[in-house]
Amino acid sequence: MAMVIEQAPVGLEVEEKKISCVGEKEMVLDGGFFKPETNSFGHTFRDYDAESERKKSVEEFYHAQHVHQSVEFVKKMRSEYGSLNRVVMSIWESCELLNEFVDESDPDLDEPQIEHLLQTAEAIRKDYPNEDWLHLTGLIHDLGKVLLHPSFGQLPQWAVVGDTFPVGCAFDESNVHHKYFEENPDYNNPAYNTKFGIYSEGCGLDNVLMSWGHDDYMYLVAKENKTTLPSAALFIIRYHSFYPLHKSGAYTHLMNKEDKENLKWLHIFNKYDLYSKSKVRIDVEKVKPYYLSLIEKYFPSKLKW
Ligand SMILES: O[C@H]1[C@H](O)[C@@H](O)[C@H](O)[C@@H](O)[C@H]1O
Ligand SMILES: [Fe+2]
Ligand SMILES: [Fe+2]
Repeated sequence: MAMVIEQAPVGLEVEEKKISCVGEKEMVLDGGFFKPETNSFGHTFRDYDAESERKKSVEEFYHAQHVHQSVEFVKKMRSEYGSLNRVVMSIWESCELLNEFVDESDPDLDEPQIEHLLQTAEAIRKDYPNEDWLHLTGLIHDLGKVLLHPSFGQLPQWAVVGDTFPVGCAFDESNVHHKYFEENPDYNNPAYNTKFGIYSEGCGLDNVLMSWGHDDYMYLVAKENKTTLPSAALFIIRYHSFYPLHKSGAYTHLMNKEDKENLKWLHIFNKYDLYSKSKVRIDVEKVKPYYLSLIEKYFPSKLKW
């Protein structure tokens, strides 16, 4: 099914993309969504070099992240957190837990995280009213940031947020602040510093160790608690911070066929994740009943975290 996109107002960008969706129908995506030109600070989005009040702290964040995220660290975290034996709580409770945190890696946002979750979900809902799974994906995609909370071991920001990348193979140049990888213990390890490293062509992202953070953690939580969300939703949650792949097209040699299908949805999702960041507050109480009904549809009432 093709849809005609009405003429866009001058100066605004409309992308027209035809892709098949989970129910196998075809539709034109992204019509009607207008990208704002600048973030709340008046800069273009994801500009890590722009002089702004957040530039220095964001760069320091990436320095620490690139130094510490190694194969050994990732393996340790995956096994420690994979047992999900820390907390039992509902999805909504975890949204509330995020209230107090501001993401130090983010040059575009200094609002508490719950605002960002609702802004993302509501922006998707406006453009894709029938894809309720994608609304819920918007709401939960960053919930893994609960790792910052004391009841989750209060991990440092570099172990929770920021863009992600594979470990165990060479760090691609498209990673932001790439130079700091030189201080990573894997940087000079010949087993890990070639294009493929420990992986092989088309091995599938599921077999790739990603830097540890909120993406992989929330993926584990959703999967182990047996969500009924479609695989595209799990893929979005797991790789939404993998900008080197979905923005720069790096590391595609590690993808398999299913990854390529799911990537189409991630491209759509990313626009809402990134460009809905603003100072416009959402009335939480007003939208809460809708999201509670989606949570009930796709998740058990209490989850293991
Ligand atoms: O600063 C942001 C933020 O931490 C997001 O939650 C993450 O998904 C992005 O990839 C990252 O760059
Ligand atoms: Fe995120
Ligand atoms: Fe996000």
